[in-house]
Amino acid sequence: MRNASLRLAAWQPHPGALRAPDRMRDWLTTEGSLTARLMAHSAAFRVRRLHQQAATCLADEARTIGLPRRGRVWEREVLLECDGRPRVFGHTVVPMGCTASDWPLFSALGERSLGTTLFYDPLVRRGQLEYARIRAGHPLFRRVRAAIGGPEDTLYYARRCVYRRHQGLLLVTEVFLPAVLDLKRPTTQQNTK
Ligand SMILES: C=C(O[C@@H]1C=C(C(=O)O)C=C[C@H]1O)C(=O)O
Repeated sequence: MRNASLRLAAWQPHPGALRAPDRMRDWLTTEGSLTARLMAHSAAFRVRRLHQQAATCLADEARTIGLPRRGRVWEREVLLECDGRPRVFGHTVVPMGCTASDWPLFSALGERSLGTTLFYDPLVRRGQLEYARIRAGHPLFRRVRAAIGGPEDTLYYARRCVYRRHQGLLLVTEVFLPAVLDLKRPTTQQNTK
């Protein structure tokens, strides 16, 4: 392989390390539920589930979720769409050792947003956000392109976060698509995030 390191993103604890344009940084640093913010920016919000299935975790997420390289996970991938256009690609993994009682609603989510269960469940603890640029060569880059097309010579800004509940954990990665920058601020919150 020409450059195996491209398969690994350099996850950073601070968004400034990405040197993202200001408006993208504003999205990357969204506090609370991203679903709630996207809903506030659109007349019609939809979670389009691409798949939810058994899979192998990505090389740069194994350690973060306490699995060996090529550990087995349940994987869910979605597009978060506002007014008919995908704005965020969501990739979530749950180690296979986690039980249904750790994440009772996960397997039955369908096209409901994971955010609606994570942010309203008092037992869920949220970890530190990490940020990275996702470039060609990274598996998520290929999956985004398979889902929405887009040029090969681009990069995406992403963030990820571990959520814990009982003994279980899940890792949510959100890849922000350029179309997120086309969203208009909600009229009721002109001067807020
Ligand atoms: C974590 C959240 O949930 C969103 C919902 C997702 C899903 O349903 O799979 C994936 C990524 C998230 O952006 C959120 O709203 O903040």
